[in-house]
Amino acid sequence: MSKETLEFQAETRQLLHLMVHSIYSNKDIFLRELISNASDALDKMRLESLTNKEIQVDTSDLHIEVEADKDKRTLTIRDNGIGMTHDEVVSLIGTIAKSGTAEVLRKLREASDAGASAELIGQFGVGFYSTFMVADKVTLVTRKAGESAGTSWESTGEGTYEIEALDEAPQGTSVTLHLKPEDREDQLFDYTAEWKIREIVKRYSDFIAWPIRMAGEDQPLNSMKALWARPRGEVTPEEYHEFYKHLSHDWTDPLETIHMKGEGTFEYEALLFVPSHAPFDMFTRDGKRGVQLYVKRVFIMDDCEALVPQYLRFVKGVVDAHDLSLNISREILQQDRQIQVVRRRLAKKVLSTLKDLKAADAEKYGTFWSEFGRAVKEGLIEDPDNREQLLDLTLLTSTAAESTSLREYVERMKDGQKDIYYMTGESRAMVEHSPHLEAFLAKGYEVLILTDPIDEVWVEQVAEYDGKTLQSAAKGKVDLGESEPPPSRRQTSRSCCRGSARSWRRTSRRSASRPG
Ligand SMILES: Nc1ncnc2c1ncn2[C@@H]1O[C@H](COP(=O)(O)OP(=O)(O)OP(=O)(O)O)[C@@H](O)[C@H]1O
Repeated sequence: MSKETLEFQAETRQLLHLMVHSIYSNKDIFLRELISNASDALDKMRLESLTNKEIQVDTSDLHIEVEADKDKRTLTIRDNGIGMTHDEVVSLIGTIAKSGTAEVLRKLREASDAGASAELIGQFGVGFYSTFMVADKVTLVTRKAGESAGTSWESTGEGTYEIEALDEAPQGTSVTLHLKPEDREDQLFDYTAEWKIREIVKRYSDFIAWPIRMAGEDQPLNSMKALWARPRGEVTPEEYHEFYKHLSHDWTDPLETIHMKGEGTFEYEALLFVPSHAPFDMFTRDGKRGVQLYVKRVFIMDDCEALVPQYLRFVKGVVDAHDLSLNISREILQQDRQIQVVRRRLAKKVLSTLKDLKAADAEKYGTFWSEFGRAVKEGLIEDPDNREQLLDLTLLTSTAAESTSLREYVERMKDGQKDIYYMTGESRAMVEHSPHLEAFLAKGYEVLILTDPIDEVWVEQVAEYDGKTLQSAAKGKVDLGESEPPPSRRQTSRSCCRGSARSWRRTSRRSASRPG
């Protein structure tokens, strides 16, 4: 096959433009992204060699190599991992498969200053493309394990890339950055300096499980210690944060870190993170869910759904289970009783951590709730075992408070008030204009205002809190010591609620039916 020039997908082009014109001040992170990709490729290589007896690959020295050429001003990151086929290079490197890309781009266009755009791009995480912050040309050469031909890919990040089949190439992937000339004089951006490379690797990639070496040197730059296997007291917050970023491709620190160990018949270590913002695809069908599964330090799979309930899909992390087969399939994991026990324990631990956060730092908890509250409400429906805990985590608005917990509502209840009153609707304004509300306000009762489509569904299932019935202010017989509002008005308010419940059910059905 001869050399072909292909165009980047439109969305990729726009993101690349942002990278080339570097809006992100911390350029060093490009190296973290490349090392992260190389490390994933080595994980996949090891798993393949352990589970596929056909494959003939020397895996005795899986590693990452960094080579700097001061004169040519290039930096190369090499791995002997799984590599990519020609088609994989086109689909993985030429396109951004992330759902929510269009949304990020729209927000980026609206963002008024560079700081806001940098923040957004950091949340989105652009992996490989971050190389264009420091390079004006990037060359990638790769050969997939088990294949004889290789592929080279080259681009200046300006709209097109060249791709070419190679008769020969070393197995694995190398990425060469042709560093921007304008950074030549700036020591801060001298990515050909060994001290600089050492510093970045130490800071961002120390825990990578594979040796990262400077070309021609034997001694790895990183300590290679799996973070989750180290005693909690020995790991610094910075180390946890860098590990989270490696894992999630998020550029911002996590909100909470949970490091735990399960002992007894089924041993495991878990290192989980609650991110500080919701992923863009949290409510879409192809949104990812689950944590990484390792078996005694060997990476087995990404997005292991069996380990976290659907409503906690925003939790990121690693679970290293000691007694599982390396060949374990997703289907078997779903049914495994031990895994179900681990999943329950992890869910409980996440919920108790959130409870502690709520008690300790209302502001931080408020951030959590505004990002993930909608997902947590799904738990009220999905996870009856933890319902009490989940109800205590729930924040709602009411006629008396912008944000209130059910506990606080109960504490404010008037003498003689037996039930918790709520009203659902499409918006606060709609609920406030409801004639039903007037009677409650006139009596001095506080009414919860529920405007999330999902609220319609959970209030019906939950039925009570702290022994008090959740009672709709618009439905049924509420004894306020006077006659009920006329039926025609009641009708109006009900129909406004039904639409929203239907729309939530539609979305949730869609996400539940996502393939494999
Ligand atoms: N060194 C490598 N070896 C093998 N495959 C690679 C390598 N680098 C990248 N890839 C493939 O290209 C894909 C895209 O990489 P990129 O860094 O853009 O995104 P990502 O690693 O999936 O991160 P994100 O979650 O931010 O999208 C990777 O998921 C991987 O499949």
